[in-house]
Amino acid sequence: MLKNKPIIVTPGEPAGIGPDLVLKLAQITNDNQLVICADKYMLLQRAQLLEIPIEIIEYDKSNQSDETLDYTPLGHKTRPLQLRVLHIPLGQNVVPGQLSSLNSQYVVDTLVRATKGCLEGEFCALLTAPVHKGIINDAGITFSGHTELLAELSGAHQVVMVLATDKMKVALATTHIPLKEVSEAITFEGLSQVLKTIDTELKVKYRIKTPNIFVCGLNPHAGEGGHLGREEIDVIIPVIEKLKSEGLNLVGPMPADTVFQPKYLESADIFLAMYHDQGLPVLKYQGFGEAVNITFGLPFIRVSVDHGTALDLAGTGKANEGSILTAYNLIKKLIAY
Ligand SMILES: NC(=O)C1=CN([C@@H]2O[C@H](COP(=O)(O)OP(=O)(O)OC[C@H]3O[C@@H](n4cnc5c(N)ncnc54)[C@H](O)[C@@H]3O)[C@@H](O)[C@H]2O)C=CC1
Ligand SMILES: NCC(=O)COP(=O)(O)O
Repeated sequence: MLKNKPIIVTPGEPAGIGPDLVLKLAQITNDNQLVICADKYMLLQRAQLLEIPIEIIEYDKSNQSDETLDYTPLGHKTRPLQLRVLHIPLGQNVVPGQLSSLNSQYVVDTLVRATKGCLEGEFCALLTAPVHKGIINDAGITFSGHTELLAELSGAHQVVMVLATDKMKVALATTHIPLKEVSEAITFEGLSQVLKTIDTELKVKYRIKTPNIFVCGLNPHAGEGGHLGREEIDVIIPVIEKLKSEGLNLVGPMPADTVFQPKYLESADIFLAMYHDQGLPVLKYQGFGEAVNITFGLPFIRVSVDHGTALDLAGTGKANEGSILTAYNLIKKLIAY
């Protein structure tokens, strides 16, 4: 059964807090369903820095029962934490907090390997820690984010980035593109697919019978009847009308400055923001550190943290593990369905 397969975890940027959080997650949950897709020596170094005694068990796809003990720290009286690791070699030794473009290909390699395993049924879900989009591009690799890479690798027709807390969910109509390109990216076909994907995934993943989706406008006051922009009249309203006629439960376009208020929060299952910084600041203000990032529309489960690489905290032990724990708990819930 797929739900009994390993959960593959990618620590992301090795100079960031991803490795710290993955180690904390393993320590807190002690869940042998977790397999970490990363450089084993980097994990050992970070564990030593954080004073978490670990023992690496090398993950072997072909013979999982014949796991070999790779390392046992000396001098520990209590049993060290056993960590199953799918080893992917780094490009260069890591100094926490210091990015190196020599490790960018490594970061992408971990994601490609983990995704391949999810697509082939080797793993039941993917839990990702943050990557640094800038340093990957600095290495000459075109990269917008996990969401876009995973969509490409899996051939998914339409994916949607959704950030969620226990109080609210915010989906994005566009993801990692410059603000000046947003208007052009909101098309009748694209927006229709985004809304259909959200509707389907809320039914499948969250068991909501008729999802109530609040759609933000793009312009101030949702365009003020066309006086502050025409995207609502030309695209957003026609899409909403068409999909409502097909049975979707949509409200909008709502002015984005007033839609995130308690009375709408009560009835909305999700808000669709037109761009990254229209919706995410609200959600992060409400629940930073307890939110997750879940990709709708992939052929497998992928959940991530709500924050970035926090280079300032890498290796210090001060990174808050709330979001990665929430992501882990959501995966456990989703695979149990
Ligand atoms: N899922 C992903 O892979 C994501 C990656 N990023 C990447 O992260 C990089 C840095 O982004 P920033 O905008 O600086 O955001 P950031 O989230 O890394 O940091 C913003 C602030 O929040 C703090 N912070 C973040 N996570 C924390 C945690 N777990 N515990 C305590 N404090 C925490 C940081 O110390 C910093 O003060 C960017 O290159 C971006 O591409 C950003 C968001 C998500
Ligand atoms: N702000 C969310 C974010 O940037 C995460 O993107 P992704 O790497 O999960 O696509």
